[in-house]
Amino acid sequence: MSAEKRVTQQIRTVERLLNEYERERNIPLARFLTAFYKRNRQMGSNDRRVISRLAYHYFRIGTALPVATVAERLAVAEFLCSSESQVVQYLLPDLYRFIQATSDEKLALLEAHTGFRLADVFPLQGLLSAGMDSAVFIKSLFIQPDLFIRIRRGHQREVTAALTDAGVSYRELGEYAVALPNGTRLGHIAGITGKYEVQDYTSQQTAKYVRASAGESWWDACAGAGGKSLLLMDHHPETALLVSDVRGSILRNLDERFDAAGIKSYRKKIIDLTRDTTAVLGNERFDGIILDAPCTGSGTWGRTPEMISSFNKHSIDRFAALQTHIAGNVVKHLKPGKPMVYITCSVFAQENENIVAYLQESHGLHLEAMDLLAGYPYKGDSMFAARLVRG
Ligand SMILES: C[S@@+](CC[C@H](N)C(=O)[O-])C[C@H]1O[C@@H](n2cnc3c(N)ncnc32)[C@H](O)[C@@H]1O
Repeated sequence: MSAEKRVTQQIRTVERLLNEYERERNIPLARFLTAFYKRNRQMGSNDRRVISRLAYHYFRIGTALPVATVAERLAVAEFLCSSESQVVQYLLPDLYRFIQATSDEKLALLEAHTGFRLADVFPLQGLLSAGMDSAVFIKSLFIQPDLFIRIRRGHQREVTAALTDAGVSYRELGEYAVALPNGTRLGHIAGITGKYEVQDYTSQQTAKYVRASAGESWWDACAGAGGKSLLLMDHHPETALLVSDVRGSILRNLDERFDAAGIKSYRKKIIDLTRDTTAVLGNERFDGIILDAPCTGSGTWGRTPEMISSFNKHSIDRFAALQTHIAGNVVKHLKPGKPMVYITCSVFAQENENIVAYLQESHGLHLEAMDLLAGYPYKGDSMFAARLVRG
């Protein structure tokens, strides 16, 4: 088959895939693709790899080029997000020779020669948190983030040596943080199970807002699968920890991860933080609370670019209302003079600074530190973290 014919066929497949995905838009693209390939077993692994890349790139340009065909959008997206592409070679032949140019050069060419405009990719830029440059944020969406691990204390040498032996290319970002190419199959590397956690680099940086002292009692109120609790226990193993979440199933994942990390002593409860928490906790008060709140997840859209175009302002309002409700309920379980660490993986001020302002104004908390932890310098996710102390 000629290369041109193969490109035409790939575009047809993406068109069909997008039509089917339109009907199942509530599931993540990654899950949809797994099911799509199960239904299309004739596709070989090379076809699957190309089709997945095209589908992800299609979504990376968000709401730009709204009236363009799938083929036109794919050509622009491939030009922006790839350093080699047959789609660009056949559909944008005049621009193809610039495919290895810098991202800014490619953007300038597209804006001069096509209807593509950077500002159209994501229209709600005015709502970003302070410190998040909107152009830089949008450009970060064109790049597939890396995979990050946090090596558990005392295992740095063993784990990096095993990565080297396995021929994995990695970057060390600090004493414990390592970046790996996305898709690295860590489960296949012998001898490292239980010695590392998969955790984004910015998520690892939230440790500096926690600062617990030996013997203190802490509550991880939205513990999920335990990412922040594992971080806390690695730095402060003497902490008396309560973990809770509204979902019992996710806490079972937490149990497994705690077990693998050798953490045996902790309390666990299912708590819906939108209800009266005293029904479960009575008047118990903690020396510290981590509130890693449910949020839009907009800081992780580099991994889930399908969210960019399906997103609307209503979603921010809904999460901000939930976060206000939850934060107000949680704070009464904090001892005076003690910290609450508020975390989101959102880039929107309404979910970040506005919730901090609510805790200050309505609950008298004193703000010690507040930062937007931008992930794009490291090819990672962005997060927000604040440390507030109860008066
Ligand atoms: C950002 S995730 C937590 C991630 C986790 N801390 C970690 O580091 O792996 C937010 C969590 O809030 C939980 N959640 C959502 N609504 C809740 C509610 N009403 N009450 C308690 N937890 C809730 C979700 O189940 C989810 O696990």
